[in-house]
Amino acid sequence: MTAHISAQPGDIAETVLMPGDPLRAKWIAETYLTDPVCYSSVRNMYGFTGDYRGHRISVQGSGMGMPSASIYTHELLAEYGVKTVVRVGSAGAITERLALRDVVAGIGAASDSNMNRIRFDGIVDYAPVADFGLLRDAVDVAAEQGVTAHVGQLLSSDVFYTDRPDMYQRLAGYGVLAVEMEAAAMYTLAAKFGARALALVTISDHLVHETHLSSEERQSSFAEMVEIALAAVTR
Ligand SMILES: O=P(O)(O)O[C@H]1O[C@H](CO)[C@@H](O)[C@H]1O
Ligand SMILES: O=c1cc[nH]c(=O)[nH]1
Repeated sequence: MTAHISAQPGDIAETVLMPGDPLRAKWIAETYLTDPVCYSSVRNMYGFTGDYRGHRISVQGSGMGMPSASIYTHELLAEYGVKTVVRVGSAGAITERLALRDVVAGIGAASDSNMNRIRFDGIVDYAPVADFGLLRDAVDVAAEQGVTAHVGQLLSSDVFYTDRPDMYQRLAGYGVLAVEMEAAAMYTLAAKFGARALALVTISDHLVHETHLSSEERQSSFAEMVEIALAAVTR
């Protein structure tokens, strides 16, 4: 047991899908896993382990933002022997190149967070990146499923309601596709612990068009992204 996860050693699979929303974790476990077992509900941040087509898979909510996601990612990697984490999140599109419900695979994650500035003493701007093999598998299985996985940079932000929409425009001009709140921390921790990480996100908000999905859709409708994640980690 850790401070935030009540699982016993061995309860969690080596591969973990990580949505921010714990109720999305429950939906994924109940929709895709055979015989899912809830190994932790500490703080209602659900974690489940079950079987997906002969592979043992866990799904763990990360909460919103890098401090919360870092706690769960750290405990999974440092204490439970997890080797692969795949974020299955929602995100806001900052470019006309994307539409609502598009799936984006984050090749890297820029950030406005201070976490890595603290980690590297403000001397180095660390570049958090996805695991290349996992990214390639996700893009390939998406194509096999008839879905385009857009590959590009994410912005992992500490802010959901921004006062600086002009910064989104500037970042879009430098190839950043969408804003979310966890990928940079997960990529950094995976590198620290020698694990593999990938952030897949579904566009739930189009910040250029000002269109949005409902909270129910964010919780229980991201089938394309989840199926890409499951196929990639079981390939
Ligand atoms: O839908 P999830 O996975 O939580 O991801 C996005 O949604 C939350 C904000 O609504 C943040 O956690 C952001 O990264
Ligand atoms: O961080 C996020 C996540 C979803 N939608 C947004 O606009 N921002």
